Amino acid sequence: MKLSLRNNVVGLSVETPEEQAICALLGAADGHVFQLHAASDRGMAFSEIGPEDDARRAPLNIVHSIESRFAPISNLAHTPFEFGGERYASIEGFWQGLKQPGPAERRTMAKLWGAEAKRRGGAIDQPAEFAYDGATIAAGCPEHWALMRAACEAKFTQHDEARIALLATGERWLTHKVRRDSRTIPGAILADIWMRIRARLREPASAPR
Ligand SMILES: Nc1nc(O)c(N)c(N[C@@H]2O[C@H](COP(=O)(O)O)[C@@H](O)[C@H]2O)n1
Repeated sequence: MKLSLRNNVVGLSVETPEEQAICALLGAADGHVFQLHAASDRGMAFSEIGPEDDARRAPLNIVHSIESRFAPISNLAHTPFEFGGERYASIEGFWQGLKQPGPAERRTMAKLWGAEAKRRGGAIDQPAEFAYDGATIAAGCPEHWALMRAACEAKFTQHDEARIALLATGERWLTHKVRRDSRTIPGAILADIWMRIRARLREPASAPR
């Protein structure tokens, strides 16, 4: 193995078939970040930290159009779950349904996901307050956000793909920056909900159902 150092780049070039085999194995870690351990002038070791975005904890903006492995985290994703005795096709179907006055209209919204759920809900004026489970809740207040949090907890507990996608974000800072931030649930609140759920899902006691 030949070792070189030029312009802060450590270069290694293989010389034996064994080294070539190791080099081929390392191909799987192309683009990953490694930590250098150089305790002596006789040799060194590199330990793998992980893919660059994970290692740098690059922020991840969770929106419907995100790369497919993270897409189930989005509120718009089709991630059926049950909450409060009702079935919902997506978080968006739940959230937009809260704008509706009656159970029948909420049931209709509950079946929707994706852009349609967002569009149909966007066409409804947000009432200043609404009824849910016998309580009157002011729109955009912490009680309204608590409903979002509880529904998201139900989704990530029940929907395997969504939970796996959320856990796959590792330690990355999540954001929810869209063209026009919601007046009832700011993106920062939503991102905080996801990160808190992620932390809880990592706790050993919260095994999936
Ligand atoms: N443009 C856009 N892309 C996404 O991927 C989104 N998730 C959203 N926003 C969602 O809309 C809900 C808030 O809607 P209201 O302001 O209450 O009408 C919330 O679920 C956001 O995630 N927008």
